[in-house]
Amino acid sequence: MFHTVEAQLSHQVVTPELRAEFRQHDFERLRTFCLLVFCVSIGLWFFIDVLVSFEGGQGFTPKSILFLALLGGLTCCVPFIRRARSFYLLNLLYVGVYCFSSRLVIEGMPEVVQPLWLTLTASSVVFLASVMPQNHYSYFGIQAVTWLVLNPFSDGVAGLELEDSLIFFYVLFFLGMTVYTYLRLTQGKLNNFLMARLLMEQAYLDALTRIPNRRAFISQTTERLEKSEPGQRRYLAMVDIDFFKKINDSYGHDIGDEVLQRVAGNLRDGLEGFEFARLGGEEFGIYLWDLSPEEAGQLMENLLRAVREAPTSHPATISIGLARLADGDTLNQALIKADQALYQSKHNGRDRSTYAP
Ligand SMILES: Nc1nc2c(ncn2[C@@H]2O[C@H](COP(=O)(O)OP(=O)(O)OP(=O)(O)O)[C@@H](O)[C@H]2O)c(=O)[nH]1
Repeated sequence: MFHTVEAQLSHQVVTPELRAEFRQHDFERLRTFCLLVFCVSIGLWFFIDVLVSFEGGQGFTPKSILFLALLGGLTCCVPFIRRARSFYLLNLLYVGVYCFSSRLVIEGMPEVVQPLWLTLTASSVVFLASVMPQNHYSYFGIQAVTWLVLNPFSDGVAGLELEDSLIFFYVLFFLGMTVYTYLRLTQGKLNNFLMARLLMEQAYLDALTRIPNRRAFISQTTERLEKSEPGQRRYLAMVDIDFFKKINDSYGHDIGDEVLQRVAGNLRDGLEGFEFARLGGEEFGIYLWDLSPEEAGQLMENLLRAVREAPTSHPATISIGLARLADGDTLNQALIKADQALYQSKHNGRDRSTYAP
């Protein structure tokens, strides 16, 4: 079964919208981690800056204060950012400022250790960038900015000296490794996201009608019931297709399925913003709130008409039981009440709605 789901995933076309949803989800999930990385990196920079400044006898200069303020200011923006795209820009800006400030600190170190420190800092920055939420543009932008600003060979390569060659091959190796890790990690995270979506869909969507199923309805309405204020007007309706067995018997199960899909479509069109689901067989459930009894009744009448008057060669009608929930009513009590009202609709001739106050 796992292989079937995996095979299904590998054939899924990842549209730009789906990719954007994934990136937004990834950013929201990792926002706290990003904040932590920003704060720790400022701490590290500050520590090394203080060490180098005082060892070098320069003291803490206004430049250090400026960079500290810039880095701190950019970090403070993270909790307020809503869109992943804005974070990518901010991250790129942060990396730029961080690289410049690090370069200045490193230039205060003895010349002989500078290439090593530049390599070390650039490697740490691009490693962290490869595990943070990114799109390809921002990731390769960060790689470019980092290696340009923290280029360990900015003073030129003096012949084929051993130290330069070692650093050069290390940078090459590290660059390849971080790019590879980033691409694999992103693909892995995307696959996980798609898998979670697929499983959610299979668990909460009715396979035939593509509207929520009983499990989704129970979980959503229970949550809404728990959150509802005392005195709030709430209703539960049960909907049942009339003589559905006859439709199946006369036209076959395929047409029966079509009728189910059509009625589900009528629910989707007429009840936008409310909860509805296929509870099983030819039975549907609806949960409404913040409506007067007249408005709820009118919605049910509209639904009855939409099903009755659907332009089709296989007409059908539905019966509805609409129950008003009292404060403290459980979902089960509401379902029983609505079911009794539905029974009244069937008993009184079908194609109608009965209201149980
Ligand atoms: N085509 C199709 N039929 C289904 C599906 N699920 C349940 N049914 C059929 O739905 C029918 C339900 O019939 P009944 O419960 O007897 O009710 P009814 O014929 O609608 O009669 P009333 O409710 O009294 O108007 C049964 O024949 C089931 O086989 C489905 O997914 N597809």
